[in-house]
Amino acid sequence: MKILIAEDAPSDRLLLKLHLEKLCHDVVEVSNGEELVEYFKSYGVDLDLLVVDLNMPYKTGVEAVVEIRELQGNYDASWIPIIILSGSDSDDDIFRCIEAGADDYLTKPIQHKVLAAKLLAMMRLADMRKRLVSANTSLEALSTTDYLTSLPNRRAFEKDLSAEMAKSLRYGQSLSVAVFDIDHFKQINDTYGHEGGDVVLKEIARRFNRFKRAGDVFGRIGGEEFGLFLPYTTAQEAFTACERYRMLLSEDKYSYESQLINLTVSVGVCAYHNEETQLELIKCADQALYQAKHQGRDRVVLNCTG
Ligand SMILES: Nc1nc2c(ncn2[C@@H]2O[C@H](COP(=O)(O)OP(=O)(O)OP(=O)(O)O)[C@@H](O)[C@H]2O)c(=O)[nH]1
Repeated sequence: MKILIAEDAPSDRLLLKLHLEKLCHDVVEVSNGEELVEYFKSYGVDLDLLVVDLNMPYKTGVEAVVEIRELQGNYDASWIPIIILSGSDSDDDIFRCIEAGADDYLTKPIQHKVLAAKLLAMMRLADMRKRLVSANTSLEALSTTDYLTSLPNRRAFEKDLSAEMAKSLRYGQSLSVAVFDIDHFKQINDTYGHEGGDVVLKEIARRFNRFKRAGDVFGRIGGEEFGLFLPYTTAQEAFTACERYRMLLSEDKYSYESQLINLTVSVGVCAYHNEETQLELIKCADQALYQAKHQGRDRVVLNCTG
């Protein structure tokens, strides 16, 4: 482990350092509470454990621990265990330190065997914490990603669009939204089976992602429906971009089980006018999509009334 010792007494610090190095740990040292917090701010992510003296100049161990725990936040991946060292074995001191955010308390003079045992426990704690954070990150990714296409799912798409609408409102930048619907998808399912339909959905998502302009965000918002928002893009520019997506899809036929499938999409586009709700904005693009289907499919329609 990489361990930071915060101890103002040079002899205690040296003894502790030698002992930890004997146990094959990497040791860095600071000599007061202020330095401890500063070191943690700059290099905290590289550390595995803090061993902190209770009584130190500038900031006590407790004050430093409180600051460090505040910096980390509750679910921050940079969380690491903290052991407090003190000459006092008063119940009040022990309680105060643990309450402040320390995980263990050792009285001086330090019994080396006891310290080694505590280090083992702290390693276990840090390891469990890391695994929990990593599991949470995976769960978060799963809950925002469409399992079939790996695009953002409807929930994530709407969340990201909300943030983009807020930015557009605040900075007066243009923003447009489009809804893409695959044409005659039922026929594809009927011909190639549901599995074949799934493969086609994946292929379309892959192509959209490949053609995608930086900043544009695609999401799968329904069975065979994709949403797209285009930041910094006016209605006319969004129309042109969607026309490009449409053509790139239809011009390159897709081969599935040695048969060429003609893939086309109908698209409805609408610009955000900084007054409508997200529901109204998507409805505006949906109305244009309806017209695109009505006019014969494989086309982009811009809703100018939105
Ligand atoms: N394979 C597959 N099919 C899906 C999925 N989600 C929805 N569908 C199918 O998509 C088809 C959509 O059919 P319709 O709404 O009739 O539309 P369409 O055949 O594309 O016709 P138009 O939109 O009018 O061009 C339905 O048959 C759904 O079962 C999916 O995840 N996988």
